[in-house]
Amino acid sequence: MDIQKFQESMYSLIVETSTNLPKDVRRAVKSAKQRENAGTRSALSLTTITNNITMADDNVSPICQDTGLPTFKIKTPVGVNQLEIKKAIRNAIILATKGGKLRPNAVDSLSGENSGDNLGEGLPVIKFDQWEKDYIDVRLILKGGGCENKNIQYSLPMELEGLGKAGRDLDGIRKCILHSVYQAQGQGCSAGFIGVGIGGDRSSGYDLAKAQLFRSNEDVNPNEDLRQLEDYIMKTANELGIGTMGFGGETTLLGCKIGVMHRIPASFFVSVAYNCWAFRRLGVKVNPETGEINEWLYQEGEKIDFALEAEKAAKDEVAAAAESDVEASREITLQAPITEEQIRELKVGDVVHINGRMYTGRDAIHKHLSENPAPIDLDGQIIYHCGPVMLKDEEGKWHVKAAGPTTSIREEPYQGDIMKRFGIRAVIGKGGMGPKTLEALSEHGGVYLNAIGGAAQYYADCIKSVEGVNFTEFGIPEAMWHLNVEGFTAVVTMDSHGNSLHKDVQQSSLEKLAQFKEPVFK
Ligand SMILES: O=C(O)C[C@H](O)C(=O)O
Ligand code: SF4
Repeated sequence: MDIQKFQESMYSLIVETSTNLPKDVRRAVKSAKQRENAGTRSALSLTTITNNITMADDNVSPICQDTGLPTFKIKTPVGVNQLEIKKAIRNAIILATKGGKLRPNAVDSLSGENSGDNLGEGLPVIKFDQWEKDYIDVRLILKGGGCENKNIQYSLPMELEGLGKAGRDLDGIRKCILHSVYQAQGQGCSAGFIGVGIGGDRSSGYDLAKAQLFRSNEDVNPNEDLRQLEDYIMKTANELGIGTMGFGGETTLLGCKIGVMHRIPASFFVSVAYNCWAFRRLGVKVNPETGEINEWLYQEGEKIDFALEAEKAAKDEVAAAAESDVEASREITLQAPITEEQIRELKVGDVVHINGRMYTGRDAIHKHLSENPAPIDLDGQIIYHCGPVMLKDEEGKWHVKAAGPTTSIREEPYQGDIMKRFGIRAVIGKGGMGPKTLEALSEHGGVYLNAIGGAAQYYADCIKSVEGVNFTEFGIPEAMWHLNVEGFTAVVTMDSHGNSLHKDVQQSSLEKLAQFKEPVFK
């Protein structure tokens, strides 16, 4: 095989997967948008999402800054050298990382050191199979960490919150899957896609669940029971009212694919792999002699161009919003340093536009600040839970290539204390935070702002300059970047008066979940 050509093919596959959302996923996002009422938070969030998809197309830049854990599934004809393929993929990964198409995401689990090139022990994941066909089939999924953290595995029989007993039968499986969507709330950047694996053991069950994510979102399950279950879950999960980013709304789930395998008598696992709306998976058929791509997979049907859609919809949306009974949100502009008085003015539902300075800080920084002084004065400042994709130019200046929010709940143990200790007035992230932070927001005068998860191009565009950085030793995503922004828009979802949209949506979705307690499948 021409291995240089094969490496180029793998590079194209990586770049396309990271920057260009597949057709079936675009169609699912479009239909979600059509279901939401104009003017609601969910509809506005979906507009940001579809604008972001277009920007990623235009900039050939990552749709989401978290380019995930690259997982390749490869089928080769007998006789193809798999070692050569592995090497070519690793080289392509290095190049894609250098070019800002992938974020350096490989972290030493013990030392915390980022390898900087996406290679590491066990990374990227490359799984091989042989087959009788005469071409190489390579599929790639870039699944981010926020949605990966919302995967869940059930061991039947068990008792489920809201749904009661789940037994070792189709109806017990039904309950597990519904519960999996409920427990994800908005934290995996809903609306999501789920792959479900029934049976196996703990590891093969999850493998089966993830394999479902390689099915086209529009295929029909050949197993009649599972076909019915998939349809039921799609309909019912969308009645939970979790909505885009967990803001409430009509669409919570964009796809559900279920697979089954045998199990051993004592075990009955239902494993669910949750994927965010930024569902980046593609595939190619490669000629084993030339190394060239013969065909791209997942290319059936219409490709939605959201730029055209936006033009068509703009007028209708304005008219519909004017007519709709949805109350327009208050819009407020903030610039740090922010006073306690300004913060106490803010209420859940307000839309905030930020100009001026913000500082990124995620997992490593929160732990560090909980034990050490801050490297800069954070009094009145804004912390952005974000691990961006950054590139340095020849003059040594940093540029932001992608910069959406990360899941905030991981900082729950630290956030309140850090805000109080350093005088931080606002944190921006996604998915919301818990009771400890909510209490600290009241006590101290702070606010939680929810940005749209995955909208990494949209937010990168709001960042006008990078003014400094601390803690580069934590790696690019974990460093504290000093950003100057203009028109950075987010929604107040937790305020200083004890209100939390996340708490409310969790409560109301649990009540809705409980309505599906009665058996459906015999
Ligand atoms: O690591 C990130 O940037 C985001 C992550 O995918 C998340 O959803 O929290
Ligand atoms: S930030 Fe959201 S969209 Fe991006 S990888 Fe994480 S879960 Fe997916």
